[in-house]
Amino acid sequence: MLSTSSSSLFPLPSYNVYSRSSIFSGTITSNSWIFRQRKILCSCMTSSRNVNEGISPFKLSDSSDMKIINSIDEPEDDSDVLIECRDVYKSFGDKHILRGVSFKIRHGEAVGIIGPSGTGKSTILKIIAGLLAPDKGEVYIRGKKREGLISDEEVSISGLRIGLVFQSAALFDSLTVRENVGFLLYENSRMPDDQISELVTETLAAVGLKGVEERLPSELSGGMKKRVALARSIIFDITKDTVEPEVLLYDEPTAGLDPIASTVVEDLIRSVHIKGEDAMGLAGKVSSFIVVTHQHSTIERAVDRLIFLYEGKIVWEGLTHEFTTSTSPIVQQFASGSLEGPIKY
Ligand SMILES: Nc1ncnc2c1ncn2[C@@H]1O[C@H](COP(=O)(O)OP(=O)(O)OP(=O)(O)O)[C@@H](O)[C@H]1O
Repeated sequence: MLSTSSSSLFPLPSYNVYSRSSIFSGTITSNSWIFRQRKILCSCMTSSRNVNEGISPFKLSDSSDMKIINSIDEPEDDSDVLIECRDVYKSFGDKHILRGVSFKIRHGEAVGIIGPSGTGKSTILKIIAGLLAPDKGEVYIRGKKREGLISDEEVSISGLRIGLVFQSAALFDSLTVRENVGFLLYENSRMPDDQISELVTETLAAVGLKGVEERLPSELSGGMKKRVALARSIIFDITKDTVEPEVLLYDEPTAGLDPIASTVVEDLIRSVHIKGEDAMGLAGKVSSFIVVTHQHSTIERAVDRLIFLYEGKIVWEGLTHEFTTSTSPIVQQFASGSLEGPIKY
């Protein structure tokens, strides 16, 4: 179970640890599974630096067929870095999936990870989340190196809460939508049931779902399940008067959704970010987020900066608007979906 004590490194008298899970991968059939996964959740207090200041995004491989780039012109001040992957490697058997991936996620950032199928995008999210350990290389959470997988100790020391919304909605089959979305509030918060119920209804409305509270997951379409999972990842204990920043990792949140439902989800991802405004007109509480996506609309609408993974390495990084204008062959091929180019299938 997640520790509910405040961070000893960052004593925050008015900041309560929030033991809410947004990690749901695969089909969940028992509550013990979720309790194991809940270790991934933590609380954090972060600086309020504007990450766009000082960053000089760049076009990396515009002059060659496919140049592997491992350096970035970044600000010298790393005090706002929440997550850092440093030279991360991961293999599954003889499949070498990640081959030296390094990047930083700063407070306030909205980052997309793109790249061909099977190139390790979900794997890097799982490594960031602490569900998978890298074979080589390190993950730093607020400057502290993670040892092994996510642990209660990390939660209490780093004070950073990380949540994943996986490709599969992975709802509890036997619970209603209301119980799924409000699961951890019912379990851990001091909010009365009727207040949680009201909040669940509001959060569902924010993702475009009304009147589905009493349905079971089996009675929902795939897209509706995704939105329920998203609602579950963004519901907050509104009785707390302190901001509860966190990093959310979205693995293909709009895959399988129709274009309008995708827009709803993309806007929602923006709205719960600290630079956004939620459905109640309040500033969002998510400090930074990473979206793994194949959808152009999601790239354009939901993120500011892009990391392009190919064959286990970062081959291009830049601002979202640079993606469409890049002359990099690999970017152009990916953006156009052409069969001709450096990406081989
Ligand atoms: N637990 C695992 N055991 C064995 N192989 C794995 C495991 N997890 C991932 N892989 C393999 O690693 C590769 C990368 O998978 P990953 O899901 O990270 O790719 P991806 O870039 O997210 O792909 P997609 O865009 O299709 O979702 C794939 O070949 C996948 O089959």
